[in-house]
Amino acid sequence: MTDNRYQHHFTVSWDQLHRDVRSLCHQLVERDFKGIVAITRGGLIPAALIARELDIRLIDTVCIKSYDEQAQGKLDVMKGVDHDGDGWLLVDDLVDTGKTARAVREMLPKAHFVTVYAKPEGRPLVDQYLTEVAQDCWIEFPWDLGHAYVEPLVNQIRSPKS
Ligand SMILES: O=P(O)(O)OC[C@H]1O[C@H](OP(=O)(O)OP(=O)(O)O)[C@H](O)[C@@H]1O
Ligand code: HPA
Ligand SMILES: [Mg+2]
Repeated sequence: MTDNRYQHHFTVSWDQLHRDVRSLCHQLVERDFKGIVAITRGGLIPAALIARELDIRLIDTVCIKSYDEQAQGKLDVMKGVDHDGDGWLLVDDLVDTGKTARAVREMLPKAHFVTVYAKPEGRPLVDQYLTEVAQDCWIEFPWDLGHAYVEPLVNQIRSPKS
């Protein structure tokens, strides 16, 4: 399902994501964290990469969902944690409207909250992020994409298949 709030697409490859997470880690490497809390599911992959770079073995999750493809729905919190986040690194792939971030911040007010990508509306809710993306841009993550054959241009123009 598409949403007309999003006029543009920003496609992130696995390589790009890995490079971006490593760049974010350069900003975190001097700090000590008790562990990581990943916001599922999008936060799981950056969390795993960050854990490797910062040598963190203790990883917990907050399980929360708000989107069905591009359609934002009611926030559904399936699992929280039993602490206030003091000394913990909280990780998500991105912050968009900030609805998810606001709910998780309330659960873990003392955590250090980072995302790889941030849009302007949600940006004030995180402590650190790597790359800002326009509010009307939908970020396509590599785990949602696949490779597909593309017909040569000349065939598309001269004998298009309906
Ligand atoms: O700032 P917001 O407008 O709240 O949007 C950001 C959240 O939306 C996405 O999660 P989603 O709910 O799609 O679940 P997923 O991580 O399982 O894909 C993304 O991973 C963030 O957690
Ligand atoms: O731009 C986005 N991309 C992927 N998932 C998302 N969830 C909220 N915004 C986005
Ligand atoms: Mg998410």
